[in-house]
Amino acid sequence: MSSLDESVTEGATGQAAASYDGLRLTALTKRYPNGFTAVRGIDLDVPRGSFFALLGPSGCGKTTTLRMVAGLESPTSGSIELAGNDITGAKPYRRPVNTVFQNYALFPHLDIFENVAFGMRRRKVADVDAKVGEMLDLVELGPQARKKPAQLSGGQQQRVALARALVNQPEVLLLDEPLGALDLKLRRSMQIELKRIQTEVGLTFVHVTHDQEEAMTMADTVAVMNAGVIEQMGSPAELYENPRSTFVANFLGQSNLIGGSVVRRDADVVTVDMQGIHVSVPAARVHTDGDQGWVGIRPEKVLVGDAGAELDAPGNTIPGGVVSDVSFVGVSTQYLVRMPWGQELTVFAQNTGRSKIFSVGEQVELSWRPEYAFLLDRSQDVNAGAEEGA
Ligand SMILES: Nc1ncnc2c1ncn2[C@@H]1O[C@H](COP(=O)(O)OP(=O)(O)OP(=O)(O)O)[C@@H](O)[C@H]1O
Repeated sequence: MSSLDESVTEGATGQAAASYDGLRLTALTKRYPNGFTAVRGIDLDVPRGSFFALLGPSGCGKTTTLRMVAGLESPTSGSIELAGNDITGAKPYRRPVNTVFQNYALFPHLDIFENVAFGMRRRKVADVDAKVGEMLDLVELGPQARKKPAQLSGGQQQRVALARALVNQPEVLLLDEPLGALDLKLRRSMQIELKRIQTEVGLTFVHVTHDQEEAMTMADTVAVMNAGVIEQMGSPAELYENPRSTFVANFLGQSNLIGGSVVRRDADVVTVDMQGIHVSVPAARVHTDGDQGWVGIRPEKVLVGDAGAELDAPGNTIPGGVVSDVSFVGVSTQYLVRMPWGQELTVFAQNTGRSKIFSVGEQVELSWRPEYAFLLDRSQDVNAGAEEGA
């Protein structure tokens, strides 16, 4: 805790009053000397003890944000507060923050045990051996303690880096694409492992990634970042089910976005004329005040049936489709269906073995429950985030 106290003196104001016990970024901005603004006034509250993911495409400003929190980059304006202390101007080593990078940077000549002990030995901390032993048990590397880094797999080396960071008991652990160098299978198992470790130690983890599946698997809260701003923040389910922008709708999973105009607004439902068909959207999922919008529906929420089948009344029924592509991908069949207005919609049908599989050229109708639809601002780019998220 002493490092935290020092950081208060270091920080300009140290406003401990009305404090927030997590990590708080206020109007945080970074403009690089070449004039490029990488982070544009972001406000972010990361609850203490949460597993928080900062998710966005390459170049959106995630690493810059993380480096400002770590003290490796100084903000152009705005503030960083941690557990009630202003650390905006604190030196990196005075912040109760540790970072795990993609390249774990272990000391090759030291064994695993000494790699984890290194910082504590230098600071002459008491009980180093017990603390290191405890950490190696946590990351399940106790039996490997006397091996050199080169004798371990990539995933094991990453766990050593994690143990080395956690042994300092930081207030916040920053993870910058820590699994980026691992192959897919190892990544998946490390994601589950990291989540277990975070639950066990109960520290705040801030994980930076461009991989939406990784963010959604691990984090309890995800902030989606795009071009230096936070587009939306929430639980993975909230972001997925109720995206507020075309970028989030396309970057997290896939969405069908269909142009329409609002014809009626009731207290809890909005009616939209979508290419001549009236569809309902719950008011809580309407994210535009304008008359024009994009009706959004996720591909797995759309049912496909024979023309005239009245699939799921009183759903939103969209007749007149023609199957233009069929891909069998094991768990589901993925259709492209060309609609009368020329647009192709994507439909994912679970392979339950109980529903008909359609062929290219067949006439179909589509249907979805109104509660699954959302409505976005028509002025937004309908393809925003689609390339990066794919
Ligand atoms: N020192 C610098 N000077 C000028 N521009 C920079 C500097 N560092 C980064 N940038 C630019 O700022 C933007 C954000 O970079 P940042 O590394 O924060 O993005 P990121 O979201 O972490 O991306 P990635 O996942 O590729 O690391 C990029 O366009 C990058 O080119």
